[in-house]
This record gives sequence, C-alpha cells and structure tokens, in this order.
Amino acid sequence: MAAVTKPQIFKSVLNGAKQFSTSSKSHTKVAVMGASGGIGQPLSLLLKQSPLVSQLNLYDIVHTLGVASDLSHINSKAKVHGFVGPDQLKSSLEGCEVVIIPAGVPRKPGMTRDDLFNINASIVRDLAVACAEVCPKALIGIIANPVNSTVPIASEVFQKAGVYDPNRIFGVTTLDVVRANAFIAELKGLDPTTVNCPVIGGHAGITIIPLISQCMPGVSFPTDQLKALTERIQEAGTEVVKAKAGAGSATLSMAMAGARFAISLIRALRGEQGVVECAYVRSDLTESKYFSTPILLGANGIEKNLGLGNLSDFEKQLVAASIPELKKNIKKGEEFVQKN
Ligand SMILES: NC(=O)C1=CN([C@@H]2O[C@H](COP(=O)(O)OP(=O)(O)OC[C@H]3O[C@@H](n4cnc5c(N)ncnc54)[C@H](O)[C@@H]3O)[C@@H](O)[C@H]2O)C=CC1
Ligand SMILES: O=C([O-])CC(=O)C(=O)O
Repeated sequence: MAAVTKPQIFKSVLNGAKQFSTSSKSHTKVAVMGASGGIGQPLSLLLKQSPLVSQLNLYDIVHTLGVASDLSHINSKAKVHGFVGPDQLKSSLEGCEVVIIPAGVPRKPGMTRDDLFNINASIVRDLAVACAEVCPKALIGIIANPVNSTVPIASEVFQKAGVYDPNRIFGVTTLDVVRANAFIAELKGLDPTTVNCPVIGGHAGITIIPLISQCMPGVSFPTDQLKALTERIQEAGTEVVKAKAGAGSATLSMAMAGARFAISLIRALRGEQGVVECAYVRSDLTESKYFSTPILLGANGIEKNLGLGNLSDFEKQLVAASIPELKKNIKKGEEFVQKN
C-alpha cells in the first residue's frame, strides 16, 4: 500500500490555511445537514473556526436560526446562514462544494446501528435527493448511521437522478481511525497526535477493521492484546452509547472527526497534494460493493483508492468475516431506494 500521509491531526484542522499558498481557490461553501444536533452543533463550530471555509450553511428541521445566529458572532471568516425546514432545504445547498450529513437519530443502549435504518434511511434519501438536484458535483460526507447502508442509499438516489459520481460520495469513518490512534497511543505511551492506524471495511461492529499491522509508527501486541484492542475499536461506539446511558451516542469526538474529514476534502479541493483519509466508498477491491480504505483525495473527490495494503493473517480473517455483513447492509440500502 502507498504510504498513508501523516495524520491530518486536529492542529491542522484549525491551522490548515497556512498550507494553501499554492492554491488558486480561496472560497469554499460548506453545508451541514442536521446542524442543530449533538454532532451538528460542535461540527459547525469547528468548521466556523476554519479559515478554509468561506460560507457555512446550516440546515436542520429545527433550531438552525439560533445556532447560526450564535456562531455568526465568532470573529472568523466564514459567513454563517441558517436554513430551517423542508421549504429551505434546496436553498441551503445552493453552490455548496462540500456537504456533510449528520442528520438522523442516534442509538440508545441495546440498539445496533442497523436499528436506526427505519428512521434514518428516509432522512438520508430525502437529503440526497435535494443534493442530486441542487449540488450534484458537491463532495458529500455521510455521518448518519447506519453508514454501511446510508452511503448506498445516497448513491442509489444519485444514480436514479442520473448524476452519480462514485468519487464524490463518502461514508465518514474518520472516528474509527481517531479512536484506533487514541487507544494505540494509550497502550504504547505514544503521543496520540503522531499515531496513524488505517481502519478499513465499514462502520459497524465486525465490519470495522483496524489495520494495526500498518500502524505508523509500527507497533506490535501479543495475540490476546491485539484481539482485545481490535474488539475495543470495533465496539467503541457502543462504549460511548452505554456511558451516555440513553442520552445518545458519540457527538464531540465525532464532531472533531467530521471536521477533520471535511477539512481534508476542502484541502484537496483547493489543490493540496497528498491528502489521505480512510472513507467508506464505492469500491471494487473486495466482494463488497462499498468498502472503506485509505483514499487519496483530490479536487474531484477520490483521486486514488490506496487499497488494503499487506494484511496480516488476523486482518485477512477480519476482512473475510466482514464481507457477508457488508453485503447485507448494502443490499438493504439499495433495495430501500429501489422500492421507495
Ligand atoms: N459515522 C460515525 O462515525 C458516527 C455517526 N453517528 C450518527 O450521526 C447521526 C446524528 O447523531 P447526533 O447528532 O448525535 O443526533 P441528534 O439527534 O443529536 O441530532 C440529529 C439532528 O438531525 C436533525 N434531523 C432530523 N431529521 C432531519 C432531516 N430530515 N433533515 C435535517 N435534519 C434532520 C435533528 O433535528 C437533529 O438536530 C446518528 O445517526 C448517529 O448514529 C454518530 C456518531 C458517529
Ligand atoms: O455508535 C454509534 O451509534 C455512533 C457511532 O457510529 C459511533 O460512535 O461510532
């Protein structure tokens, strides 16, 4: 596998503008759909702080005018506009080059991400219909769960509308990488901002596959510790759902991960070379039609899929185990759009 670049750590989320002296483009209009929610608000705050964002459109079915008013008092460059309710959906997307979608209900203890399908599938479908009509060329990052199905849903919607470009639709799995980095650093006593562990597959349970053998800097663990660490990364979302005890799932770490991903898309849009993030995308690298791998980002979204790299036997087993689950999740999403 080609080398994964140094992780786009949080510092660069805020200071990224310094890296853009070669770029001709200086305006990036970003929409956050579901901007009033647990993820939407801190994600919008982080994007408002980024000098790379010139306009931030906040869409939700409730409360966006208040969130937009609040954020607009921050003395950073981005102009903030609030849009509320379906009547303002299309105008919220006009001219947007990056659209991030955290709209949807979160889990409660005892639920799987797939249990969110019945509510979130139609939310993502309706937002995707609007994107396909208003900003079909935007780079779209889908946070709403179940990501394994919502990305195929959005893709089918774009396909139906005749504007599908598989290079522009991403399932945001950055939080899995952020967690893997944090947990590995904790176990090895490393500076967490210097660790980069690719995480491939999907975004639910056994489909989350950390490639600890490809971690930079190199680390190794005895077999039992490797298994326990892998399972902790796979179940980290559930760890937060349990700790929040009915008050939702990860919001703050997801906001940071979502901002990192959005800023990476913008950096690539602006012509920066070598921007790499793992993301769940249309893929022909495995038997699963969508699969997360490290992606070299460019002005048109996926510049190059960097692939799975050399897997250990343990990781090969994890990939094999994930495929039937991914196929099931993907089929469910595709059939939802075909039937509805
Ligand atoms: N990809 C990932 O790694 C992660 C994904 N998630 C997912 O993100 C989603 C959002 O989580 P939270 O922000 O905690 O939930 P939340 O309930 O706090 O916020 C969701 C927001 O979406 C809005 N919304 C509902 N229907 C909408 C529609 N049709 N159009 C626009 N906005 C709409 C709600 O009004 C609310 O403000 C959940 O599905 C959760 O499972 C959460 C953490 C990590
Ligand atoms: O676990 C959840 O439901 C939310 C999520 O996707 C995560 O935290 O990874």
